[in-house]
Amino acid sequence: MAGPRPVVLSGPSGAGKSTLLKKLLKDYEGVFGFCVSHTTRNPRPGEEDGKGLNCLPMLLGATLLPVADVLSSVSSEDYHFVSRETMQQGINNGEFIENAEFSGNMYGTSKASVEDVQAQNLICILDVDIQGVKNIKKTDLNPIYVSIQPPSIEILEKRLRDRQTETEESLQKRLEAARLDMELSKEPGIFDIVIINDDLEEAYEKLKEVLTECINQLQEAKNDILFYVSLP
Ligand SMILES: Nc1nc2c(ncn2[C@@H]2O[C@H](COP(=O)(O)OP(=O)(O)O)[C@@H](O)[C@H]2O)c(=O)[nH]1
Ligand SMILES: Nc1ncnc2c1ncn2[C@@H]1O[C@H](COP(=O)(O)OP(=O)(O)O)[C@@H](O)[C@H]1O
Repeated sequence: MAGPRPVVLSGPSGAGKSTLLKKLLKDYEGVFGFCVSHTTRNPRPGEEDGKGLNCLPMLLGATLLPVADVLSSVSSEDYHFVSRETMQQGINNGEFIENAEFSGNMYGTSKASVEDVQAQNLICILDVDIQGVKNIKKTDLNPIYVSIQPPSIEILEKRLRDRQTETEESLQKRLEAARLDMELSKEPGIFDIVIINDDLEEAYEKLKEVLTECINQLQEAKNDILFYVSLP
């Protein structure tokens, strides 16, 4: 696929991926773009359903909102929340790069979601579980693979409980998946880098360090374009 090299963030549920990602997207607006996945799980309070840039003309037409308002409304999408039937249909139609079952729900990365980000010449960031990592390795996406890990399973459990988003059943499923994820992340060759998210600021600094080269490359490419565009 065309565009700058994507970044895959993976790691146990509750490790801090979304927290780090949101910081990165805020600090590097115009550099990174989030790939909005599909899921069959229910939205949490405050989560935004992905309207997707594919719907932009429709949104503009239907609401007659100024373009800036529409763009800001699509910038904080969490997921495309869909039914199992819709998701399965999309998978059957070959619309997904990868998909997986996690904690009783389906999740997947659509080709359109990646292309939406890449078409804006942004570095596409994907947040996927370990099955997603394995499946993406079979594609031609060629991303940088970053694993975000908690300092320990006990701390992970505390963070998940404090987040207050899970039922006891879903929490136990997440902890079970986390044990496997924590083991697999130690295997050489799966991830380019494993970051332990103990102190949030330190973890964020490490993440930025890993991504420095691709951030600089993208910014240089954008500066070149600006230079040529501004030539008389
Ligand atoms: N394979 C795959 N995993 C995904 C996708 N989107 C999210 N996930 C993973 O699904 C798991 C559960 O995500 P979520 O329900 O948002 O819970 P949270 O990670 O605890 O906030 C996490 O490990 C995510 O990385 C996707 O498109 N594909
Ligand atoms: N370094 C950290 N120290 C303490 N709490 C953290 C840290 N990183 C994240 N958290 C908190 O842990 C919880 C899980 O983080 P989150 O970003 O939702 O994880 P994930 O997206 O990997 O599921 C959130 O409530 C978040 O505020």
